[in-house]
Amino acid sequence: MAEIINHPQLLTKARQEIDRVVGSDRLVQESDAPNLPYVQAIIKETFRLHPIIPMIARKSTRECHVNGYTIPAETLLFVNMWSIGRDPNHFWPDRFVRSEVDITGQHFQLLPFGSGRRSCPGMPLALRQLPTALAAMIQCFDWKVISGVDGGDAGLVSMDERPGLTVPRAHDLVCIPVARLPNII
Ligand code: HEM
Repeated sequence: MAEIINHPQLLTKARQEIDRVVGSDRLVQESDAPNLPYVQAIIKETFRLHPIIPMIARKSTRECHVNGYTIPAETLLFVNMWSIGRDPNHFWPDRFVRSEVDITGQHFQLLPFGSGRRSCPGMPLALRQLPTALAAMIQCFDWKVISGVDGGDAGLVSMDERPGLTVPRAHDLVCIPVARLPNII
């Protein structure tokens, strides 16, 4: 939400998609998700730049060799997903619109739910819920920024992060939802 509030042209593009697929007489629902590729691309781009869990941890059970490095047995390893997702570091969901990159753990450049047998068991639930929740917020409301409340510049919300297990925002996202579809809310 914060990224698309700061990039109104992306919000407009997602809203045009939702208005085209869903219309303005009913609320977006789970079954609409496969028909909302741009909303899905926003979610992927958010996972890339703002992974909820920034580091994936593993322990080597035996010595192994990767790219000329020797990793001894019993070594705690951290895969820094936050850092991998920072190049390039500008928010541009279109990069995922026709991309084959998937987020279920097969493509190692984007692992928001980890990978392998210890990957996130909540992934199917999250991937069902997220597109509908995000699309409903875009479909039903305009989002008005209150300048200066969260440390952001005029008209923008701050994107500062603070350290933590889940990369929390440094400032709460504070904005005013303005209803835009009186027929359904
Ligand atoms: C957007 C939502 C979510 C994201 C991005 C996320 C991400 C992750 C990541 C990166 C891991 C570590 C995976 C690994 O080490 O390979 C993980 C583990 C886990 N997640 Fe999630 N998660 C999400 C939602 C959920 C939900 C909704 C649930 C439960 C209903 C859940 C339950 C768990 C559990 C139990 C583990 C530990 C699995 C294990 O160690 O075997 N997660 N999650």
